[in-house]
Amino acid sequence: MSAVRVHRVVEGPEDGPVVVFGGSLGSDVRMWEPQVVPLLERGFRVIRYDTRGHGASPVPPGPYEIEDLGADVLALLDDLEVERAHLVGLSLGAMTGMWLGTHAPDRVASLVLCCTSAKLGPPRMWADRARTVRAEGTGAVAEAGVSRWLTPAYAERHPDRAAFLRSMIAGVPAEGYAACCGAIERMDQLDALPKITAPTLVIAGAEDPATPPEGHADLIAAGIPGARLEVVADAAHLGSYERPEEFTRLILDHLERA
Ligand SMILES: O=C(O)CC1=CCC(=O)O1
Repeated sequence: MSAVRVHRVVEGPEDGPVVVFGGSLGSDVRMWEPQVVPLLERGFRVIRYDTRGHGASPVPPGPYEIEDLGADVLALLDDLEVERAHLVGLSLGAMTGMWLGTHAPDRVASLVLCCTSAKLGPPRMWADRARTVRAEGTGAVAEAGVSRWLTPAYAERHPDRAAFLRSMIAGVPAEGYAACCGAIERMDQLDALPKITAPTLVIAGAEDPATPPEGHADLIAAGIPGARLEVVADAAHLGSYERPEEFTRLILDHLERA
């Protein structure tokens, strides 16, 4: 499939080092709002994009593969005349980042891989979820999605933010969400990790029920030469949103060293 022109929000100085943010399944560019101002204050050019099938990006008919999502980011970089960028991804956005790290190393200045996995099963779970979404819409998976994104304590303390994230998931087009489930179902990047040469930081949420540190972040960090692993306490799957200070500090520290 050819690349699509993804929706993007570009902020910051034209001559600043470029950081591209790619989000989770079920999210849109708003999930990165906690990170934007701190990065702009440090002089970065911040580019956020909606994954195909999400937010304001086009929704081509499925199936999608991770390589399609990677090709969309390469087209985004070409379009904006960016030769090399730091890539910060969470979950599906980081799966796309790993693919770019192995297939387009010249375009990747560094990688930050948050709350993600190089192989995320079981396949049947993804097929079942895609079927549910195609039959009933994304509203049918929004509550369960937020229960993976936030720790119960945070959701209880911030019902307004939990409701905002529920509406974010429910706003994703059903075909886009379902086709991305298929891409995750078929993805296996474990054997390719040693090919990544970009300086890489892996961040996991200690309470992440979707991609727990054990068996996911630890395998990525072990597979990528020189990668560093940080586990953030009291963070579930959408760790950058639930623990913005900790995630942003780690991200900035990595970007400024890379
Ligand atoms: O919704 C989930 O199960 C968590 C998740 C897996 C890949 C992704 O982007 O989000």
